Amino acid sequence: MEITEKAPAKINLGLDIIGKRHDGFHELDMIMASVDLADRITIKELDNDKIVIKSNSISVPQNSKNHAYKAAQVIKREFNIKKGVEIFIHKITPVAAGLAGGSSDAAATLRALNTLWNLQLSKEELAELGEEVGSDVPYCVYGGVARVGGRGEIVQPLPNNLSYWVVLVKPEFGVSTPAVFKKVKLDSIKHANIDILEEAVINQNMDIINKNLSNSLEPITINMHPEILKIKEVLSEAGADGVLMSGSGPTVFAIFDKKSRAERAVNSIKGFCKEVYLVRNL
Ligand SMILES: C[C@](O)(CO)[C@H](O)COP(=O)(O)OP(=O)(O)OC[C@H]1O[C@@H](n2ccc(N)nc2=O)[C@H](O)[C@@H]1O
Ligand SMILES: Nc1ncnc2c1ncn2[C@@H]1O[C@H](COP(=O)(O)OP(=O)(O)OP(=O)(O)O)[C@@H](O)[C@H]1O
Repeated sequence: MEITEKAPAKINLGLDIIGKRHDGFHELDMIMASVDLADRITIKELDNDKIVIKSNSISVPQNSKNHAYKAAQVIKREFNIKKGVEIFIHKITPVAAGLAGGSSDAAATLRALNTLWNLQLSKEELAELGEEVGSDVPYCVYGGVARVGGRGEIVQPLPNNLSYWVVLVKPEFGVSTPAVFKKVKLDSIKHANIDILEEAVINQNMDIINKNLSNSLEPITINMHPEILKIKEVLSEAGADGVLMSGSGPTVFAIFDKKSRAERAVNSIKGFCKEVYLVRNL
């Protein structure tokens, strides 16, 4: 049997840092949303007990460091499964981009193995297993729009009735998430208003969402890579309804109500950046 699962990328419509935890992670408060840019994970059972990672991309580790490998390892351990799997990752989402590509691959692997081995685990149970793999994995198990707290393990799905276009601009460099979090200074954080964003999601008010897009990690990553600010400026001038850096960066996303306006912005930004995607929210 062969199972294929989509692994969509996410953007952070809001990311606030509440404080530092005793485990070294940061306590966050976020609004996350899936977009229609997705890797495809295909899983085949093997006769032996091995986990084998294959990919069309040389940018992802094809060994035990892969988030999908770790997800399979957690499930095999927890349910004492002696069978092996080959996991093929058809990579579309850019790597180390702030779009949770690896975490979404892990979540898709959890969903696929739940089906393959007929484990009948709920989303809550899969999300709990995903915590061990990475902070973004529990949200990626759910996808859609959600308010996410803790280090990423508290996921509250929100109504998903919004409809908008997203231009994603990925600069040529990647960003290390730990390196960005290391530079957080708790006394000088620019806080995001997550309550307002949640209310606007519930009321389907895109104007309020666009006006309140905010990410406490953005000034830190911009300080490391000022090119991000330039990309934001070009997208704003091109008529975006809202512009923000996603996660720890460096990808910048711009929101548009109409496809034609988004297409015009894609043309404007192409001179600055080669890697540009026009997608919908999911
Ligand atoms: C920036 C976000 O993408 C927002 O959605 C996530 O918080 C990052 O999630 P992720 O890449 O899955 O993060 P992990 O692989 O769990 O952690 C990478 C590193 O980021 C830092 N980290 C991550 C999450 C968190 N709540 N606090 C942290 O301080 C830690 O230094 C950790 O060692
Ligand atoms: N399946 C995978 N896809 C992409 N990267 C992976 C994968 N597994 C492990 N990695 C490693 O994880 C690191 C981060 O990659 P990823 O694309 O998940 O970053 P990201 O989009 O910034 O994640 P986040 O938004 O969750 O911080 C990379 O350096 C890569 O080597």
